[in-house]
Amino acid sequence: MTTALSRKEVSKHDSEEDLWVIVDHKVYDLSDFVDAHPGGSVVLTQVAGQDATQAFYNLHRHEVLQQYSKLCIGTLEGEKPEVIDPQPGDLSKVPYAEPLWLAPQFAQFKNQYYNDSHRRLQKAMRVFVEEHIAPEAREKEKDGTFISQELIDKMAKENILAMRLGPGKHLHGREILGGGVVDGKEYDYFHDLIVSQELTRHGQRGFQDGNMAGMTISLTAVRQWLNNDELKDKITEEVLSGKKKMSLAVTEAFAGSDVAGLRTTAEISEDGQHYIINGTKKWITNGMFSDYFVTGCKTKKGFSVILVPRTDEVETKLIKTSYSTAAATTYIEFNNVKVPRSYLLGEEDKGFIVIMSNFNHERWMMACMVTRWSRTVLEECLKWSHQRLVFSKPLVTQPVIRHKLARIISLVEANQAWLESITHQMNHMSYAQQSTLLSGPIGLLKSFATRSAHEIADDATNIFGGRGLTQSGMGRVVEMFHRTYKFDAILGGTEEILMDLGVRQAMKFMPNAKL
Ligand code: HEM
Repeated sequence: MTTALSRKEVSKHDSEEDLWVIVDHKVYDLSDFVDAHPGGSVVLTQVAGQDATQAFYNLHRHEVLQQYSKLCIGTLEGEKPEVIDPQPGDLSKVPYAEPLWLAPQFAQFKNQYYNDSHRRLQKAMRVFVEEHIAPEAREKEKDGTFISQELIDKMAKENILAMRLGPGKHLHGREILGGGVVDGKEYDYFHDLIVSQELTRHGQRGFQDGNMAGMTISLTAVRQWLNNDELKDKITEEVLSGKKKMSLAVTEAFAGSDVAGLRTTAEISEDGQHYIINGTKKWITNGMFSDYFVTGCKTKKGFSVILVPRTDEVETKLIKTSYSTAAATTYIEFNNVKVPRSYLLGEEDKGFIVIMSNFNHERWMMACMVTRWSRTVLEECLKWSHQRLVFSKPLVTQPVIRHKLARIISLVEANQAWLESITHQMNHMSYAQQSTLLSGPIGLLKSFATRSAHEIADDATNIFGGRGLTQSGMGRVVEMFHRTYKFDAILGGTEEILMDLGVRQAMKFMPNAKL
C-alpha cells in the first residue's frame, strides 16, 4: 500500500533541504539524495515541489527509477503511473522490439516455426538472463574481469551450457531449466536460436563473448570429430558441467581466415605417439581461462586440428581490444607442447573440413545474436525518438527520423526472416548436408546481418546525438553497439571472406545455363 499524496502537499517541499519531485505520478523525496545526484543539485532545486516527469525522461533511462525506488515515498492521490515498469521476463510491447512470433500483438496467431516448447524456453531463458546473467554482465563489462565460476555453475546446472552446442545426443536425458520446459530429444535449431538471442539481451558485448563463447565454437568440433568416443564423452562432461573451459585456437597474427598461412606446427614425436606443438595464436576468445584449446596446426602434408590440453608449456597473455577484457581475448604461445595423437580431430592433414564445417554453427549463432542485438538497438531508437522532445515536439515527428527508423526496422526484420528460413532448413538436414549446402547461405546471412549492423549503428548514433557517444546513461546501449558491432563483422570470418564464400559455393552448383 503506497501513501497517497496531493500535488498541493508536494509543492510545499520546494527547497534544497526539503526537496520532493513528481515523476510519472509518483513522489520522490530527494532531500538526502540531492548532494549525491550525478547531475548536481542545481537542476533538482529548479524543479523542487514540481512535476518533473518530462525533464526526468529527457535525461534518464527508466531503470534509474528502479534503482532508486527507495526514494519513492508515495503516489499522487487518484492517479496511476503510466510508464511501463518492465519486470524480469516481460515481453516488450514496443512495436518491433520482439521478433514477430513473440510480439504480444501477434501472440494469438499461429506461427509456422515455433511451438509451445519454444515459447516456454524463451520465457525461462529471459528470466534467467535478467536475474542471473545481466547483473554480472554489467559488472564484468566495466571492471574487465572474467565470468565467475558461480555463474558458470548455475548455467551448467540448468543445462544452458549444453543447449549452446545446438541439438544433439548431448542433450538427451538432461533436465533443462528445472524441467518441463523442453525435452532434450525435441530440442531443435529454433530452440537453439532462442537461447542465442536471449543471451544477448543484456547488451554487454565483451561479456557476451566472455560468457563461454569459446566453448560454444570448439566443443562442437570435439563432439563431431574426436575419434575416441570415451575421451570425447569424458571431455564433453568436464566442459558441460562447467569444471573445464575450452576455446578455439585457429587465428594467428600470421594468418586469420587464410588457414593455409598458419605457422603453428605439430610434429610427430620420436616415440611416434605424440604431437609436439610449437607456435602462436592471437585473438583467442576465453583463452585466458581455458583448459583445452582446439588448435589449428600445420602437419606434414597439410593442416590438422588437435585438441591441446593446457600444460606449463602453454602461455596465455591478455589482449586489450575495443570491448571489455571480460571476453578474455588471448595471445597464446605453444612451446614444445606434447599431446597424445588420439587428441587429433578428424584425419591428419585433413583439418580443413573440420574447421569449415564447424564454422557453420558458429556463424549461424553469430547471425542470431547480432540480429537480436540490432533489434534491441531498434527498441532503444523507437523509445528515444518517442520520448525525446526537440523544439517542444517528440523527435519522431521529424520525417528524417522516421525514415531512419524505417530503414532500421526493415533491416532487422529482413535478417530475422532470412535467419528463420535457414534455421528451418537446418532442422531438416544432417550435419554433412549442412556443411555441403548451407555454408554459403550462412556466410551470406552473417555478412548481411553485420553489414546491417553497420548501418543500424550509424543511424542509431545519429538519432541519439551526443548521448550515443556516452558510455553511461541514455545512450549506453547504442554507444556499446556502435563501438563493438565490428566484432561480429570480423570474428568467425570477415564479411569479405564470407561474401566471397557464398558466391563461390553457389558457383559450385551452377548449371550450364545460358541467357
Ligand atoms: C528520482 C529522481 C532522480 C534520480 C534518482 C536521478 C538520478 C540520476 C542518475 C543516477 C544520474 C546519472 C546518469 C544516469 O545513470 O542516467 C543522473 C543524471 C542527471 N540528472 Fe538526475 N535523477 C533524478 C531526477 C532528476 C531531475 C528531476 C532532473 C532535472 C530536472 C535531473 C537532472 C539530471 C541531469 C542533468 C543529469 C546528467 C545527465 C547527463 O549527464 O546526460 N535528475 N540523475
